[in-house]
Amino acid sequence: MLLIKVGIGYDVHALVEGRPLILGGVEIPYDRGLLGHSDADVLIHAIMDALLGALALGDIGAHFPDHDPQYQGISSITLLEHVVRLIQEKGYRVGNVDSIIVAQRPKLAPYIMDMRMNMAKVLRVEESCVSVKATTTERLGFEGREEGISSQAIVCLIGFES
Ligand SMILES: Nc1ccn([C@@H]2O[C@H](COP(=O)(O)O)[C@@H](O)[C@H]2O)c(=O)n1
Ligand SMILES: C[C@@]1(CO)OP(=O)(O)OP(=O)(O)OC[C@H]1O
Repeated sequence: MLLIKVGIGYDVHALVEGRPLILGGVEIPYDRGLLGHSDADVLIHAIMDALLGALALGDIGAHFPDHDPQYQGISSITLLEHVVRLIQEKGYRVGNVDSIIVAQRPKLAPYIMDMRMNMAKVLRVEESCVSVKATTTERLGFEGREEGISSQAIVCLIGFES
């Protein structure tokens, strides 16, 4: 029997000086970056929460506690590899991912393809199965004031049960 599961994810990180801006595993030239225990890749965090949520496996904080020194400064691509392994162990593979980054600045369009390629490799799917979009909030709210960046993701997992 073919099984379909869906999950959603949402994350926010504050924009601060003195940190690199990493989104979808791509380092984006900018005068500020996201604050976090890991590399604070808010896009990958939303996607990981969606993947875990689809199988009711909790959230990233439960799997990678933000007080555990082993995750300090860790690349979120490494964390995503772990989550994908977990999903495969449960008998599922990724069908597709759709996501959005909410950022007033910088302009992200030039980096979207690289983000999709990075994540598709780890998710073990074609790039056409990984969508990343960007929007401003027309200067409204915390993203609009450039205090932080948020991201939302939805995923579909495909599993087989005999
Ligand atoms: N940080 C961002 C935000 C948006 N974009 C691109 O610009 C388009 C227009 O954005 P609106 O918020 O005015 O709708 C959007 O569709 C994205 O393609 C971007 O590259 N980087
Ligand atoms: C990713 C983890 C890893 O310790 O830390 P942060 O980079 O602070 O990110 P957050 O979105 O707060 O999720 C918690 C943690 O799992």
